[in-house]
Amino acid sequence: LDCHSTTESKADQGWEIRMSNSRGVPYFYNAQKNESRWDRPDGLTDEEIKALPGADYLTGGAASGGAPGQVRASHLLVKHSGSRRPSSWREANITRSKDEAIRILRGYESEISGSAEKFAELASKYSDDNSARNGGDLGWFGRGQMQKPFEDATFALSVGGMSDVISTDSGVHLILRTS
Ligand SMILES: Cn1nc(-c2ccccc2)cc1C(=O)N[C@H](Cc1nc2ccccc2[nH]1)C(=O)O
Repeated sequence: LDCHSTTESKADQGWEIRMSNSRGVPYFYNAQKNESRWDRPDGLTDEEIKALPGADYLTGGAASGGAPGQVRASHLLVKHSGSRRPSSWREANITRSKDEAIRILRGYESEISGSAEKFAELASKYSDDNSARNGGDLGWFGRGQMQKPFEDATFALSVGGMSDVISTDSGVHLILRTS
């Protein structure tokens, strides 16, 4: 009986899933081909993807960080003249009005239209928060850590959901719950 394996299993093709720190979203990496990509490699089924090393990043399972009762979220913050600290890495002295900030954020909201990658890209370019460098990712947090309107909006989201425009003392935000 010829016991050589006939077809190389897809996982042996060297694909794995890694977390992009700059964008705060998972991506596909292949060390053998030295290739990385945001979208799934051709021919990989859902089952095969779930079996890849690092698949936990896709489900945001407990193993990737959060204690029970915690959530993980990214946000895009647009500050305005009424912000508690009207300054950011983007702009030393922020003078736009709150209405202008909301108009700007609504523009990003329609550009994002449900894409986590687009959210991370716009947050890294335009968020008035230092978390911009992580694609807006704030990491894991529980209740009692963030300003109440932000906390309530995040905990009301299901994973993958994006908030309406949320206002806090810091400015106006779009929130994406990622885990
Ligand atoms: C809560 N937090 N985390 C970071 C952060 C996280 C990861 C990497 C770098 C910075 C920045 C902040 C923060 O409070 N920044 C404030 C703005 C702000 N206000 C927030 C209210 C709720 C959630 C995030 C918020 N960020 C500022 O710069 O004036």
